[in-house]
Amino acid sequence: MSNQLLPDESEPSVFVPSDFVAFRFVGFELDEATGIIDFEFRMLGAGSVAPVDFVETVTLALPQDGASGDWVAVRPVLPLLGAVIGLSYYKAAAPPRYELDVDGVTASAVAFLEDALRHGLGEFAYRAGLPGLLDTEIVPLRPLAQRAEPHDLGEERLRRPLAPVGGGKDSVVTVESLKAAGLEVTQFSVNPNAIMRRVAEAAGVPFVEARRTIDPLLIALNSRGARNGHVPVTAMNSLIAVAQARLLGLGTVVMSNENSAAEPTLVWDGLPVNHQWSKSLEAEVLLASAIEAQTGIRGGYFSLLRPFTELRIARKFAQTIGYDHAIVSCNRAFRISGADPGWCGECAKCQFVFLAFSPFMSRERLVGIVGTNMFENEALVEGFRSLLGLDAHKPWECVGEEAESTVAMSLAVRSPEWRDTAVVRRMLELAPELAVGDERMTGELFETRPAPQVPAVYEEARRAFD
Ligand SMILES: CC(=O)N[C@H]1[C@@H](OP(=O)(O)OP(=O)(O)OC[C@H]2O[C@@H](n3ccc(=O)[nH]c3=O)[C@H](O)[C@@H]2O)O[C@H](CO)[C@@H](O)[C@@H]1O[C@H](C)C(=O)N[C@@H](C)C(=O)N[C@@H](CCC(=O)O)C(=O)O
Ligand SMILES: Nc1ncnc2c1ncn2[C@@H]1O[C@H](COP(=O)(O)OP(=O)(O)OP(=O)(O)O)[C@@H](O)[C@H]1O
Repeated sequence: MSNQLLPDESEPSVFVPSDFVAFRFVGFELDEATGIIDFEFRMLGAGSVAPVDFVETVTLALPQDGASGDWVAVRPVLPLLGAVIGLSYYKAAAPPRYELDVDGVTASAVAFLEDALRHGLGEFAYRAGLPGLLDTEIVPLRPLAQRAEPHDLGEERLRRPLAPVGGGKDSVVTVESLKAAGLEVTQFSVNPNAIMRRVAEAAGVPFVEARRTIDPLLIALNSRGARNGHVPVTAMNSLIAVAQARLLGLGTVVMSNENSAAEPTLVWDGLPVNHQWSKSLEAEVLLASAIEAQTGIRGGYFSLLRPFTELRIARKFAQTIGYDHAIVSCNRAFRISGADPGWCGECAKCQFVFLAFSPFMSRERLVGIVGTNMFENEALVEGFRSLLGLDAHKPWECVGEEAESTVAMSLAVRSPEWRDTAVVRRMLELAPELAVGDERMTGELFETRPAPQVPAVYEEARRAFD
């Protein structure tokens, strides 16, 4: 164990979640000269149990020309950003109260936090067996702020979007569509690794990097009894992107969240539980509304890929040139430790992306991207079964709709490129109806689905899609 992980005397050597009665977002400190923002949180114990304090640091990129950046525009984003990144620390004990002890929080921000907790931590609650978490009370300790006066970004800023880059296929498609519409795109990542930098370089447009540092105490407490599980990380990255765009005087934050992200992983006592909740349309609408209430900016946040399924995005990616060597969609490659640098070729996300690309790529190209022919690995049959919904529920991963996997597998079954592979042959044995295909279902997956209206310049970028 490194010295860094040795417990400090003020840190609990054992962490007992039931000892804690409330979690509090205590405040934030901002250093405009360095771009560093410290968000402070406190877990409050019952009776004589000592509180546990956490600090998460977010470092925004300063303007390259030496100017100080528009911190006045950033400030209203920070109470909402802090409340949402606080969920990582809240989950350590998941107490029944989440208190907000900061100024500048609007009712819309509280509403977003309520949903981010109930749905964004839904997977965590389900897997930890904590139905009570879903009734956690959000308690603002200070008077709520008025909504900011609404205003548009203006044509000039709309033409200078900030596009977050995740290292996979989706954000590539967004960046290429924005470029095709003649927009001046700036790419952006939080804690970029070598993959994200490589993808950004392949795009050939500017790239801005922000950092977030999880309090090492949280990681240490994970092995001392703290609860752990999935968090709505896209909402966190989205709000860091909004703060970054405001600081640099850029326009809309244009995400790459697909329509398919809305499909729940399962239903728990009537409540949909979705691993990808913070990528869903519901989350986008609520977050855009909270951002507008905090900052006044209309149209400051949306997803360009909202009308499209994963299959349609995969087809679009297949039309790009120059990214095959760069992208990695496997989530294991994005651990904070950075231990896994490429496609693992075995997890549910790799399986889904391999399947989604297979109708649109030659065997040589797809194996070149992923590094292995996953359809020849019989150990993966069970995984493909669950993607198609032939199991209890689809995996806890960022995978497309069961209908998309079914259509892609049905196309593979009928394709000379893939039909002779071990997995595809076995899938046909398990589900003989795959040999027929469902034209209506296939057609529907390539249709443009309803999505919130976006400014005309972005409608043009969406049209660049086909
Ligand atoms: C890379 C990954 O999938 N991580 C998930 C994994 O965490 P793991 O322990 O294997 O490694 P780290 O990611 O390095 O995290 C170390 C610990 O840090 C804590 N933590 C991390 C980030 C954060 O925002 N809050 C945190 O509290 C946590 O205690 C970690 O154990 O398993 C975790 C538990 O289930 C997941 O929470 C980790 O997921 C990351 C937050 C993550 O970045 N995941 C994305 C790749 C992801 O799932 N993206 C989804 C979007 C889902 C959404 O609704 O936003 C997607 O691509 O669709
Ligand atoms: N580290 C990050 N910093 C900023 N934005 C991110 C980061 N990771 C993911 N995102 C953004 O979050 C959204 C969801 O990420 P997701 O992983 O689905 O996309 P992707 O990496 O582009 O594609 P793929 O689905 O192939 O992995 C995208 O808009 C993506 O750009």
